[in-house]
Amino acid sequence: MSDAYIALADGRVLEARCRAPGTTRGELVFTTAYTGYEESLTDPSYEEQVLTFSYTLIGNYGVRADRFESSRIHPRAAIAREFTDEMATWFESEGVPAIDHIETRDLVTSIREDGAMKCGIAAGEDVTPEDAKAELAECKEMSDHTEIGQQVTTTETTVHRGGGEADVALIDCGAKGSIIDSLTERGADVHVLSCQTAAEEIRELDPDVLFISNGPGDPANFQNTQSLVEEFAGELPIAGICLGQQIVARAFGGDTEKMAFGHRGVNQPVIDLDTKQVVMTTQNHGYTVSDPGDLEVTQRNVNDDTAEGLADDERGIITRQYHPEANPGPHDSLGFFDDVLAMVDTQSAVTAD
Ligand SMILES: NC(=O)CC[C@H](N)C(=O)O
Repeated sequence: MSDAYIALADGRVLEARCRAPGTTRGELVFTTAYTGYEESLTDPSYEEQVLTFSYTLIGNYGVRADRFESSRIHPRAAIAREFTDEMATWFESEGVPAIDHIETRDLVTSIREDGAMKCGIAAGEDVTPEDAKAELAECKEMSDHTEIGQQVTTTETTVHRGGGEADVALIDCGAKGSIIDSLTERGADVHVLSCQTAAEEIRELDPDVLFISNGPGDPANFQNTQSLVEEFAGELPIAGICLGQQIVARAFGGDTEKMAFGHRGVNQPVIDLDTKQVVMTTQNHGYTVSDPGDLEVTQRNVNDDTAEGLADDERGIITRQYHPEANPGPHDSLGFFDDVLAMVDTQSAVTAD
């Protein structure tokens, strides 16, 4: 008898080994990243998902809190061919089920062929395949998690001081900590606000930039944040990362759609259509901008041509689908944050004229 099971939407129930007990459910996705497991597991964008690592051994360089992107693990559960004991202890301390000793190559192939799928997990003493199936039966479609933003956003406004060279209003839809760090390291003060913030609150703050963060789930479920972009378009420079790009595109009359299995990894090649330079990027998304609306597509994914960067120079809009904050890396695209803060200088120059 096994002490862990995963029930898949394709009807199969697979056996595994329990590394941290519990029963749970979520959208089964995979990442090909061979490093950065701490960053991935603490990335709020994985809320309501079950994360499979295609790399075989996870935990080989330990667990260190200074590499975390937020205060907790966000995927509902994690799967690897082998988790180290230190990883098992971490999962258990956070009450997040984890399973290993499973053929992850098979799981990843299924996701590639059938797309990200619902799953149910049961791990621990005395669990049965039926427990995993019962979890699967309760699993919702990602787009039905309509309150997902509220699950991960900040409950109070916090300020991170970087030297006062610019005030960035960061709308926290599930922001990675290294987005804040990337801005404060460049001299900006970052005001982290709830994704439910009212436009008046932003007016009172009088920021130099409106920045929409990454985050989990379907961008269509972030109506309040989208309305902030609509409200401040043309008035303030606006930047966005990942979910932020998707929300900004929707606010400018564009649209988003769900991808089959998404992009999750640390070696996604992106070409800048103007300079023709290709950079390697970290990615974690299951939706993509299918229509950029009034914005220009400035960068594309080399593998599948999806929109990786959007802009409108006139109105001061710049977004990325990938993660320029580069945690765990590569560092090729950190210049994005300089470009965002340069919009502040340009705008002050225009105002001074
Ligand atoms: N990392 C993100 O911001 C992810 C955006 C969105 N939830 C998606 O899956 O596409």
